[in-house]
Amino acid sequence: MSHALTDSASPSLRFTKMQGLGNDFVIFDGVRQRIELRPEAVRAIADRHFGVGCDQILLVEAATSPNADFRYRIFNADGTEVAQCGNGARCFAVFVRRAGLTNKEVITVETQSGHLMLHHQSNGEITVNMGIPQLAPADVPFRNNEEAPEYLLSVGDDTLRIAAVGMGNPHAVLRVSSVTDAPVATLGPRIETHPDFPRHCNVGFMEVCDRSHVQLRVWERGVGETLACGSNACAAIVAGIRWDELDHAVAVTLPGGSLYIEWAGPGQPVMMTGPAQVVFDGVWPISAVLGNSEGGS
Ligand SMILES: N[C@H](CCC[C@H](N)C(=O)O)C(=O)O
Repeated sequence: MSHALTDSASPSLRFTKMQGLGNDFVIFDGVRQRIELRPEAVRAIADRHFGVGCDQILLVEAATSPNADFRYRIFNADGTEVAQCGNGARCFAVFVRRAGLTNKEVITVETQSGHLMLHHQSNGEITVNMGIPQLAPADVPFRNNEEAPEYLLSVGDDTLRIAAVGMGNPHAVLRVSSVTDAPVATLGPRIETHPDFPRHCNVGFMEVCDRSHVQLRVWERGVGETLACGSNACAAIVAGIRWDELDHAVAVTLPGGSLYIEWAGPGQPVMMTGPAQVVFDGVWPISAVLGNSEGGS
């Protein structure tokens, strides 16, 4: 019988809790432990009352392609597997070196959306090459016939001006006059599940302070509002540059702290730099996930 969370050798699994600007993760070493994560296990571990608590679970695995060092899988708290996580990529880079899985300064990692390159900086921060943003609606994916820097989205009685940008995962970005007053909890879920985003989306509310500084709050797909979202920060800067409201290097202030994002324009990768911290190491008893009725092998 295949379990929700399995390891052939042990009734428990080691993990590390990490965070990038308060976007928090449970990271499992799937290189030394054989782990299969099913949605119910993800939800149980991510639960902030009955589990460890996190926004996403990250699973580190051996690479499947010759030109990568590792594979990296990402699961939202609701159990869905997704293709990109910017803050998680920085935590991943710290995790694999701390776990002794590599000592490389530059790490190439496979994700469902392609390869990321992670660079350890001398100040302890990590720079991630987040890849080339997807701007064609079909690649986001977003339902629209033409590509444009801005689209009109009908939400109830409102018509919103948004950008739709893919970073390996889908993002909507709206301008707001003040992030403090932004309708994150009300508009966020309605845009996240809007039919024009067939795979749903992450929703950024961006206040442009000047051409090199924005403030941003994010309603994340599959999670809700988080203290930071690295891939949405990248999408927001791409949107702001395409609106000709931002320069090519921008500081993004999120509730959990700041990222530095650079983008030289269409066809170029987005570069994101920021911190990643270890919170604690732990052990998860597999039976806790399966419940007594299913527990044990
Ligand atoms: N909620 C996102 C995945 C995590 C992204 C975020 N934590 C980041 O730092 O990029 C999605 O469903 O596409």
